Amino acid sequence: MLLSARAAAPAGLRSPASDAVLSVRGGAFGHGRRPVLTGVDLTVTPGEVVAVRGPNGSGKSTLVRGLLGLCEVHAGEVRLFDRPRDRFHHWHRVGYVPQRHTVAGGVPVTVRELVSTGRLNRLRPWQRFGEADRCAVDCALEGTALAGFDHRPLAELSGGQQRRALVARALAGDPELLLLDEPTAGVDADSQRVLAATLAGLAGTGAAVVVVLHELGPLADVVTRVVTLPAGAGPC
Ligand SMILES: Nc1ncnc2c1ncn2[C@@H]1O[C@H](COP(=O)(O)OP(=O)(O)OP(=O)(O)O)[C@@H](O)[C@H]1O
Repeated sequence: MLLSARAAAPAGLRSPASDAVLSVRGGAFGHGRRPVLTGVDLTVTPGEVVAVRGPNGSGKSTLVRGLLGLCEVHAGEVRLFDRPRDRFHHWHRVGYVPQRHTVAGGVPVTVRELVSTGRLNRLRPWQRFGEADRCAVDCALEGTALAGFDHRPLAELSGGQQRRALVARALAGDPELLLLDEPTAGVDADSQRVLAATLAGLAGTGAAVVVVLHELGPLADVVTRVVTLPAGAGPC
C-alpha cells in the first residue's frame, strides 16, 4: 500500500525535507513478522497539525507507533528532527499519548503529580523542579480543561478526565513534536474545544502535531492536513 500523505499538503506548508520534524520514506510497519502498513511516505513540518484517519484496524496506531519505533519497522527510514530515529536521542523534544493507557488504581498519584512527570525529560540531572516547570504544568492543566483538578487523586477521575490528564502530561514537556493517538476518545465537546485551542497554540509556536482521530470534531479548524488510511490495510 502506498500512503502518499505528502501529496495532500497545502502548498504553503511545504518545505524542504531538511526542515522536517518527522519524515519517513518507504516505511513498512507491523507487529512481529506481520507488516500492517507498507509504502509509507510522510513528511511533517513545523507548525503542521496532521490528522490520521481511517477505519478500525486500518493501522493508525501502528503508524504512530512505528514512527516512534514502538512496533516492528520492516522497511524504510524514519527521521526525527533530521536524524535517523535509531540515532535520535533528544526524546525530550517529543511527546506521545498512546491510545491505550491504564492508570493503575493502586498508585496514589494526584493529577498534578502525573502531569509533572511530563517535565522530567526537560530537567537536567539533579536540577530542581522550578517555577518554569510549575508554570508549564499549570498551562498543560489549563490546556486540557483540568485546572482545578490538580490535587485530585488521578484514580478518582473519570475515564475522559484521565485521558485529558495524559494529554496534559505530554503537553507539560513542551514538545516540539507531539503524537496523540485518539486524544478525544471519551472526551466531552467542551473539553475537545479547549484541547483544539491548545493544539492550535502549540502549532503556532512551530511545534508539529500528528493526531489520530476518528472524527475531526472541534479539531477540524486546527488540522492542516488529513492523512486517510484505507480500510483493510491489514497484513501485506
Ligand atoms: N500488538 C499487536 N500485535 C499483533 N497485531 C496487532 C497488534 N496491534 C495491532 N495489531 C493489528 O494491526 C492492525 C492495525 O491495528 P491498529 O491498532 O494500528 O489499527 P487502528 O487503525 O489504530 O484501529 P482503531 O481505529 O480500532 O484504533 C489490526 O489488524 C490489528 O489486529
